[in-house]
Amino acid sequence: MNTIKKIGVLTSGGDSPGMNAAIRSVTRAALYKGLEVTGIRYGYQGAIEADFVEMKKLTVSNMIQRGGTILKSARSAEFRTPEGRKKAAENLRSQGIEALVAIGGDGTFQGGTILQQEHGFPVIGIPGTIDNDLSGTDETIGYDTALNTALDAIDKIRDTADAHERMFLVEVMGRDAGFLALETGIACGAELTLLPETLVHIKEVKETLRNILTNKKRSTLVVVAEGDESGGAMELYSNLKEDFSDIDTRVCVLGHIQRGGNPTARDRVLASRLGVAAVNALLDGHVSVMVGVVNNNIKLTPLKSGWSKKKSIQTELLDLTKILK
Ligand SMILES: Nc1ncnc2c1ncn2[C@@H]1O[C@H](COP(=O)(O)OP(=O)(O)O)[C@@H](O)[C@H]1O
Ligand SMILES: O=P(O)(O)OC[C@H]1O[C@](O)(COP(=O)(O)O)[C@@H](O)[C@@H]1O
Ligand SMILES: [Mg+2]
Repeated sequence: MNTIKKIGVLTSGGDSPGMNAAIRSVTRAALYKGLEVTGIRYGYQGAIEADFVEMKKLTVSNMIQRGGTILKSARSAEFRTPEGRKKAAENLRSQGIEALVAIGGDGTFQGGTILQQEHGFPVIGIPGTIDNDLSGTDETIGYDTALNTALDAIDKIRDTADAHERMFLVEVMGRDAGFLALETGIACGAELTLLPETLVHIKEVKETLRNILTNKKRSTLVVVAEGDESGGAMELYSNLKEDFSDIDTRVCVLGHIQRGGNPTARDRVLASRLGVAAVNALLDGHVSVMVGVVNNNIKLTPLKSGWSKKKSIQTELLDLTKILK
């Protein structure tokens, strides 16, 4: 029988649409089970600075549909130090918080793993990042919304690209991960999709594009991940402009619009499921796991595997980009 009476919940790293739905789910599931809930503002930095807020049923009302995070988020440099983590653990304990639910990405889970190892503090991770780069879950909260936001923007770009018969280089987010770029590329029918996970030499990029242009497509869309080895859309443009001076080319960096907006139904349902699963995992005595959905079933994975085992890009999806271009 687990004796936890109070839990903490925080959002950390890059925010993602659906984080609010996850906070709501964690809060309501914990209250339902008779636990108290404290919100920690600004991610791990809030634990270091004891920035706490009591969470009640109504604290989380009218927010399942909102992007961003009511608890705010941060990238905390201090939490990367042993002194910062000690301060955080002391503050959490003096507030009566006995376990933490951390909603975030690979960095957040890395920090949570270390906090658990150094201070014996139970940490359950809920995957929330538009990057979808965590193993142990088919999708992370926010990924579906970001994908649809990027797609909506690119469909509009295609209209004007087609009208002027131009080439567009469109950059989507993903410093280290190309999941968003890959599925955006497939869904918008991009002629070329470039990801950090696949090395494509600039010579090959040029040959592919020349081939497409010679076949007289009316418009050309290149989707490039922010972290692709080409350096992203601007740098790619610099490398192409001399050889492609005959083609009217424009660059569009989608940027942070992909991080905001109302979460899709799929992200709201995912967040709702994972919040409840996280509270159940804590009550079942787990101390360092991530909750995920795999093949439509809740799955618990050691927190460490979530960030240390690199999630791989499906080759079947990569093949689509080549066959369907
Ligand atoms: N190696 C680490 N040790 C301790 N804390 C870390 C570590 N990596 C990340 N963190 C903490 O987690 C926060 C969020 O990580 P970050 O990589 O910025 O975002 P995300 O969780 O979305 O991947 C960091 O700002 C830092 O406070
Ligand atoms: O908002 P920032 O700090 O510029 O970070 C941008 C990065 O955050 C992300 O949007 C999300 O990444 P994380 O979930 O790892 O924080 C990346 O796609 C992007 O590279
Ligand atoms: Mg990350």
